[in-house]
Amino acid sequence: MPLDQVAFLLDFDGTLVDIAPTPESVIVAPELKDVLRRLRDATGNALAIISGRSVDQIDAFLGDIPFAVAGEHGIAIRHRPGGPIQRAALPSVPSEWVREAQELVASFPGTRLERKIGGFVLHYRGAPEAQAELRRAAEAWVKPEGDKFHIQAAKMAWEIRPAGVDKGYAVSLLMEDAPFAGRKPVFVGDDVTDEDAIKAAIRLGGTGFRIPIDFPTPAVLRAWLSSLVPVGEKTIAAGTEA
Ligand SMILES: O=P(O)(O)OC[C@H]1O[C@H](O[C@H]2O[C@H](CO)[C@@H](O)[C@H](O)[C@H]2O)[C@H](O)[C@@H](O)[C@@H]1O
Repeated sequence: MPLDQVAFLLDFDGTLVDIAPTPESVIVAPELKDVLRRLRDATGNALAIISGRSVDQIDAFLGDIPFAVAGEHGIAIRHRPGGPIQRAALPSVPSEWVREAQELVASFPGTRLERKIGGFVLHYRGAPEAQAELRRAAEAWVKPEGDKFHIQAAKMAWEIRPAGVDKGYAVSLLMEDAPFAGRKPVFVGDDVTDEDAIKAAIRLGGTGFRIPIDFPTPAVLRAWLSSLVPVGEKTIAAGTEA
């Protein structure tokens, strides 16, 4: 794979890092930052993270390594290091839903609420028996609003977020500009939310991989990425386009 012709757009949870009991307990494998740094250098900066997490959370885990970051499933995008975070003009979920969600998780020990700017996640990894009840609550909020909000199926979680933007949108938008434009996008993800990004990457002439179909685990993916950029390999000057 000629690295001067591709752009890497990578999901975070379950793809670059293993799934952990809670969002905060994720461990960034010691070699991951080094591999991503080498990949960014070797591709002339064409490396982005496309996550359901906020841009700030990705920054906290990976610092300034990715050139671009799309957070909240594409709702928030920072196109370049130090650039502004552009937010899609979408409504936030009503505050009474958040209050009700707080009461709901309080009544199911082991569940938890993760707040995002536009919405929130109901996590049930610590209480799998709550899955159906949390789904019912999410539907009771979202369905009467028509197509304004979306229930995103996630790993042991339901995310309630504004509709209208997805990871496919993020891939398409990033691929319009340098250093991504003109390259073949390679997207790797592991979850339902990543399917839109895979479709977009293929539509744009690139490819999409999914864990565990194409790579059994994040560790195998990390090893593959590392093999593409052996230590000491000549790199392309930052900003160079294909
Ligand atoms: O798009 P991603 O980068 O894959 O992010 C998707 C969601 O990941 C996080 O939740 C998931 O991972 C947690 C840590 O491994 C796990 O505890 C949880 O059960 C998973 O659903 C994150 O908390 C969400 O905000 C992201 O949307």
